Amino acid sequence: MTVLSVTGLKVRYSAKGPEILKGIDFEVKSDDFLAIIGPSGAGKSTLIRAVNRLVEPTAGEIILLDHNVCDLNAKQLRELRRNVGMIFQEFNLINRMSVMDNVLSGRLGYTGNMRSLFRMFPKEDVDQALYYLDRVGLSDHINKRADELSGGQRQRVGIARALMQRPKLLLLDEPTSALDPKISREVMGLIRDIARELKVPALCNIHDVQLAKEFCNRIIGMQDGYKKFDGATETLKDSDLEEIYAMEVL
Ligand SMILES: Nc1ncnc2c1ncn2[C@@H]1O[C@H](COP(=O)(O)OP(=O)(O)OP(=O)(O)O)[C@@H](O)[C@H]1O
Repeated sequence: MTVLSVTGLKVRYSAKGPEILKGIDFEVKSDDFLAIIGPSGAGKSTLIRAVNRLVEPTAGEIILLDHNVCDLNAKQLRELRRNVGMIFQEFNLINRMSVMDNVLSGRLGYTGNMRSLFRMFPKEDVDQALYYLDRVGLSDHINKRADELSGGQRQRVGIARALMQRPKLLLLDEPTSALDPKISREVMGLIRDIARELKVPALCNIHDVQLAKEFCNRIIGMQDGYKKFDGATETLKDSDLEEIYAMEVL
């Protein structure tokens, strides 16, 4: 099943600025863990963010969960975004809040105004948060402040928070680039395993080709706003990588 279908996607950050995405087509299927690789400045992060219009496309069509994203009004877009869990490079946690509250904040888009004002969450949300915190290995840290955790632990909070949305798609923007290689592997493995368990597809911008090859079933290679490769991971050849990274000054 196709969860996301993107056609002819173009992005410019300003009317007179350069075109950053120059007509990108791709699809995400329900069992994909899809990596977007490419040199710095290729437009990987812009692509991830354009999917749910954190960055406004200038042309093209995005069909996400059967909705035409570019046609949605603000309210419809908010509703659609609830279905998309985002995990960021810099974790985006609230440092002074506890691990538990950071995870519960993933439900804020669903909780009524008064409830969210007083941070009152239904018992089922609390139970779910405890379940995901256990799943990501943080049961012993639920009452700590977020800023007391290591980078890897902080990203695990980010994962649990994204899962609280009961997402139908995960968008991961460089989820491991703030982490050392060993922790990066653990975090990628955890995301892959959970995505499989929950049957949630994931689209992941990642600059580390080795990690992409190790954990993702499909790879899109980008260069200078164009898609240069799109295929199963095992079909990515060294010559494809040379083409994708051709402009990189090493
Ligand atoms: N908010 C913005 N306003 C203007 N230009 C931007 C903005 N964000 C990104 N860009 C430009 O768009 C281009 C692509 O950036 P993007 O972050 O999408 O690339 P990337 O492939 O993710 O790179 P990296 O691996 O270095 O993060 C770059 O030239 C960047 O300077």
